Amino acid sequence: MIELTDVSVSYNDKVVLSEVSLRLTERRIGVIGSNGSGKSTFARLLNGLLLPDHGTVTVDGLDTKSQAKDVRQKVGFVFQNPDNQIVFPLVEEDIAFGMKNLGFDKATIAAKTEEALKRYDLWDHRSHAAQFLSGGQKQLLAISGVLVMEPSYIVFDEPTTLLDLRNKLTVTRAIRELEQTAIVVTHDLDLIADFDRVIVFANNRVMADDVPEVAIGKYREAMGDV
Ligand SMILES: Nc1ncnc2c1ncn2[C@@H]1O[C@H](COP(=O)(O)OP(=O)(O)OP(=O)(O)O)[C@@H](O)[C@H]1O
Repeated sequence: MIELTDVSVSYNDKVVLSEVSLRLTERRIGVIGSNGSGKSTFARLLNGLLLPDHGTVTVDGLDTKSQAKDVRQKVGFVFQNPDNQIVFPLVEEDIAFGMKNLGFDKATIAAKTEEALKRYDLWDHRSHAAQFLSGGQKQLLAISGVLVMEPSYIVFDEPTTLLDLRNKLTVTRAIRELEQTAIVVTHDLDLIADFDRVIVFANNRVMADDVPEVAIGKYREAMGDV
């Protein structure tokens, strides 16, 4: 379980999250809210990319402040723009990178690379340049690169924003089929419509936290979409 207790974050004295306490136990959790409401900030807290100014964030009891390395292994993070995540020129090199860092042996890296690339129809592209993949394929490669490290939780920051409808559907399906707990920050209300829980951020706080139908309804109402 990921747990936030009285978490506050400010950037240069500007409060972005104020006294947020949440226990994330469901398998599919959507996070929505207006621009600048603190969603990405919240996401970055979950794997210790960002540390709270006040309060604590724990992952299966591990504190993101004092046990950052263990937390990073438990919580994978998929960035909005896969270009920020893809670091090696070739597809198969890129996917192997995280596993090498974790000290996986060669045979395991090869087996897991093959499995992940086949899962997302990227196997035929394994020796191609990652930069020439389509936007959706890049996003799937970024997801694969996180999945092979076997995190227990995966945080997605706006995973479908840059995608056309076909790729959006592919990534939506990929997230739906994950065995791991997924926490998805998004403006794409279709993506989270069948999730277990949706958290809505507004004015530095959680404005609603409910099943999708109710939480999305409150969000629409707050945005004047009634
Ligand atoms: N590194 C930073 N330094 C200063 N201010 C920041 C920084 N990162 C975010 N902010 C500010 O904090 C607020 C919350 O940003 P955040 O990215 O968490 O919002 P968001 O809900 O993800 O927004 P969006 O939907 O537009 O992506 C914004 O006002 C933003 O300008």
